[in-house]
Amino acid sequence: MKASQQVELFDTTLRDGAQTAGISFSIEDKMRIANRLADFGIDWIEGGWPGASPKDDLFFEQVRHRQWPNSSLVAFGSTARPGHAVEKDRGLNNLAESGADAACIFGKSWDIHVTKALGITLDENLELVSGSVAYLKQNLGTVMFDAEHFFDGYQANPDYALQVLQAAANGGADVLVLCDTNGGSIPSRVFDVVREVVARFPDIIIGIHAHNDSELAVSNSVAAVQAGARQVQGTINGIGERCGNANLVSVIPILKLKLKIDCDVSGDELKQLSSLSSFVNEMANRLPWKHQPFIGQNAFAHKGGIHVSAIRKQSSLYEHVDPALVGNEQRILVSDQAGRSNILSKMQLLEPEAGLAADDPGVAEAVKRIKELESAGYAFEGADASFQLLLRRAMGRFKRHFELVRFRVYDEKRGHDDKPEAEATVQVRVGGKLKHSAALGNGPVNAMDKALRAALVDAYPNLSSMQLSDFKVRVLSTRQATEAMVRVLIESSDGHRKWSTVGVSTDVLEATYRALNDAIEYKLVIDQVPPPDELLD
Ligand SMILES: CC(=O)SCCNC(=O)CCNC(=O)[C@H](O)C(C)(C)COP(=O)(O)OP(=O)(O)OC[C@H]1O[C@@H](n2cnc3c(N)ncnc32)[C@H](O)[C@@H]1OP(=O)(O)O
Ligand SMILES: CC(=O)C(=O)O
Repeated sequence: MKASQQVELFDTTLRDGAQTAGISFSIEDKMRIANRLADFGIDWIEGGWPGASPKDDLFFEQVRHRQWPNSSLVAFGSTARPGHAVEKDRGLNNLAESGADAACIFGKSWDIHVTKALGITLDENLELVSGSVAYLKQNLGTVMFDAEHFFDGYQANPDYALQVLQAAANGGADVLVLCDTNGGSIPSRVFDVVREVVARFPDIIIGIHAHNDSELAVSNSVAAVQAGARQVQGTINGIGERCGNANLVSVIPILKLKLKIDCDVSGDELKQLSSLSSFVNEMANRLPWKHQPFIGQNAFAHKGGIHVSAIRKQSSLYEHVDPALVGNEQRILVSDQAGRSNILSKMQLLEPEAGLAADDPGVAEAVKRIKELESAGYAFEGADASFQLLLRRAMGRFKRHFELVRFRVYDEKRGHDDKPEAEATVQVRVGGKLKHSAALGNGPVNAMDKALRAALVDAYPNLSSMQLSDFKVRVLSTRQATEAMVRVLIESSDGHRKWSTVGVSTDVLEATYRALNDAIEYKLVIDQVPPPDELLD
């Protein structure tokens, strides 16, 4: 630990995180995550348990070539197997030979675990702990001791739990890590126990390793630091055995931004927090948690009109930290919870040149229209392009580029194994001229999309670059059971931009048409294609 540093960060994403149900990192994933953690400024990176699996052995082999100026590699393992002389214990020797900069071994500190799980006497366990730490200290250098189940052990038999820490200290442990292995402790208790341990071992770094079974792992870690702990163990996104570990993505900004505790992550590195979290989610093949504190997509998303009105005056009125400090950003949502402030903020973001004022009658009209449409099943949160068109309509700044005369869609399937075929015909009027087209598609939506754009492409050649890139249908429950509403969300692209539109109807094809209509109108608006004179909306 550097002299100026108050708390060191120990990441166990690659060890305890790899114990998460449903997560299996490849060696390449582990290498990439380890390098990302080192770039981020994590002090200790626990890579796995050498000797426990061929994957971890290969990882430790490959990571020998690391170039991490500010991070150290830790090999995890246990105290020696009972009955083995420590120097002959394969597990300890695997750690000593792993090429890691430090070892972190767990040992029993709850008396019942000693007698039941290990089947040895309490004194034999003390010898196992001190002997194992001392052997690694001689053969590797830095040794941390994870006192497994420390808080439960301290509750059951405080004298013995402390004797175990003393045995590790006698063996030369550099860090004594108090583990809330079952995740059942609460912050006030953690604070009190850590304070007592810190007072008893003033010359050794005390660490905390908290599990999240009571949804308190972050709080317990913070309480431990407030009581004097100087190492926090955790994982990126809180992955880990059962309900996971303390989430470093929350712990780090709490330490830095709220407690103003120095840890080896700079302000610039902290701005990478959101991207680090996404990266680990990608490697773990997990969907991001949109509401994740600090870095989630919704962590600084404001929906209520009252909130948006206030943050327009000062962001901190509804934001506990500046989102930019953790690499996140403020979002303003538009929905039936919106007021004029939401509309203004969103419009200023999307069309800064529009120069709207709060008292513009178009803004009040847009709020009214949004509330009506959202109660009819529309959702504008994920459909910025439809939202922009709605605003333009409300403010009398929209002219249609085309008018639908009719569409017809057939879907035919002949026999169980036959591939269905869809055909759409579309008639539109553009500037007084009728245009007619037909198209086949791999489904009715595809056929309608192709036919509509084919009918318009002569008048508007820029539509040829446009494609439908995503299509989602959601059935909405309505009060009239016989009349299920359908919401269609479409994402379109023209190679360098993407935009989303929404349509709602009791008929899926009509809802699709509405979303497609907005998608095409939006493309013509952003390309600044003038509409024909005689079509006004
Ligand atoms: C709290 C934690 O998260 S600890 C880390 C948990 N992580 C893992 O277990 C993941 C990796 N583990 C593994 O790959 C395997 O369990 C191995 C390779 C380590 C061991 O595998 P095996 O030899 O087949 O043993 P198995 O897993 O069945 O049982 C664990 C053994 O370790 C013993 N053990 C448990 N804790 C300790 C300890 N602190 N010190 C020494 N031995 C211990 C157990 O008593 C048991 O021994 P026994 O079979 O004689 O009763
Ligand atoms: C060591 C560890 O992972 C625990 O006690 O939870």
